[in-house]
Amino acid sequence: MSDLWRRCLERLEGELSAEDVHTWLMPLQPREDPTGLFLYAPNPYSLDTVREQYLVKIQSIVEHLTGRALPVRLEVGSSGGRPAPMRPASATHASTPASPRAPEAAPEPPHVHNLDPHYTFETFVEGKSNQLGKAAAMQVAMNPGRAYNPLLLYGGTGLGKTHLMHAAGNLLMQNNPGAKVLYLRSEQFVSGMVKALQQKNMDDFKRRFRSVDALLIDDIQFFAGKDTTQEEFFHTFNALFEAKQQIILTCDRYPKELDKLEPRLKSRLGWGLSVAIEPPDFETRAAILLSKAADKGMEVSEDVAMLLARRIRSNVRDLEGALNTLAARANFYRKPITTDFAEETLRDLLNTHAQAVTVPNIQKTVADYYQVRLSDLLSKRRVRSLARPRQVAMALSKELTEHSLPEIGEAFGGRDHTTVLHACRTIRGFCEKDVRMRQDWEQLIRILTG
Ligand SMILES: Nc1ncnc2c1ncn2[C@@H]1O[C@H](COP(=O)(O)OP(=O)(O)OP(=O)(O)O)[C@@H](O)[C@H]1O
Repeated sequence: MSDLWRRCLERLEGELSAEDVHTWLMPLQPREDPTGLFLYAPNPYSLDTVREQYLVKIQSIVEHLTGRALPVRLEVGSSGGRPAPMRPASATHASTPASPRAPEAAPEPPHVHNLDPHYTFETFVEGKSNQLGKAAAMQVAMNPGRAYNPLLLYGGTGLGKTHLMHAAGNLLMQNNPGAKVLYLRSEQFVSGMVKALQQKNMDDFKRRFRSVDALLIDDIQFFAGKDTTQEEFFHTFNALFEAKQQIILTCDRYPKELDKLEPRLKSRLGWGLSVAIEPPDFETRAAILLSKAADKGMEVSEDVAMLLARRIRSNVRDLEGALNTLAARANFYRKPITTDFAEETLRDLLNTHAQAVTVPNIQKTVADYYQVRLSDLLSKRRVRSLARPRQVAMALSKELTEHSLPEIGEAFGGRDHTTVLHACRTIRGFCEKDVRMRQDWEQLIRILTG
């Protein structure tokens, strides 16, 4: 170690807590030459922290020790080509060492992150419906604990929330190979806690979750109504948040709308950024299909992709399921995947999707959802309590069926096509600025296509 840095560390030990020195300063690798003292941080996160919190102090100690203004430079990397660990094993929560140079603790068992390496940003197809979510997840991966904390992705099933969450975890680890990232489904958190309570080793449980650099929990709607879990998660959340460790969560709806979730937890969830992941539009569905097909080494033409994208609107998981079926059958019969082959092979599936989404079905579903009479929805009455559901039903008919504007107008008591167009624009505008409206819209799409 550079002698200058060793002496500098001794001074810092006298001025800072041993934990700070151990966590942030010991992992820096020094290199000294006549032009300055270079300190290599193991990752950008660590570099930012050192720059923000300790650089001024380090600089002044170096000046004091050398008697001149020797520049201190921070960079990510390592002085001898050996990557430094992100931080010493469990430094944040391990008992504080008496001296930073105390003998190393026994090695911890290898950390299991549970990330799926296939779920990356490269394999995620971006569209209007998920643009914001993807950008936020990338930001978080590049800037953990700092960009948005927590990041919460919410929306219907099979729309790519889990994929984005893994992609963020994978990128975070790619940038910080020593980072402790932990992904798990909320059920695993609950069952882990039940086991820990049974076996009376809650301390281990707490340590496991509070010692990570990034905690990713999928489908937190599962916490609803589970009071002890919520209590424990609340404290885990606080510990991670205070230590600026990243939290990423997913939920099947806007969490403020979750019943049986403690208000203080709901409020915490709103501290960072919540982003809705919406069902993909036609073009994105087709692009996802082509991308998945390419990943699987399948030859699928644009025509086939468009056929499936047009007929299967529910979610990406269903699209993928259809593609897998096609692949298996084509392989079995040794046939190329043409549109005829796809129509034939997926006839039942496509019919099921088509049947669910007819204009009368939409009208009835919307009437039930808003608790208005179907006859009122189709009537000429213009009171607001009817006009808005009617516009929603028209917009859904445009979104989910192949009918033209005049045909939809006709189905709504002989209205003009411009009325339908106006309804579509109005509802789209509402969805962009009104959370409640967006949730209604997504919920209805889920009911109709689920
Ligand atoms: N935009 C996308 N690009 C590529 N693949 C996608 C996209 N959106 C979803 N998928 C794929 O669809 C499948 C389902 O996605 P995922 O499991 O992430 O959904 P989810 O929103 O987490 O659903 P759930 O709430 O049911 O857990 C995955 O295989 C995922 O890779």
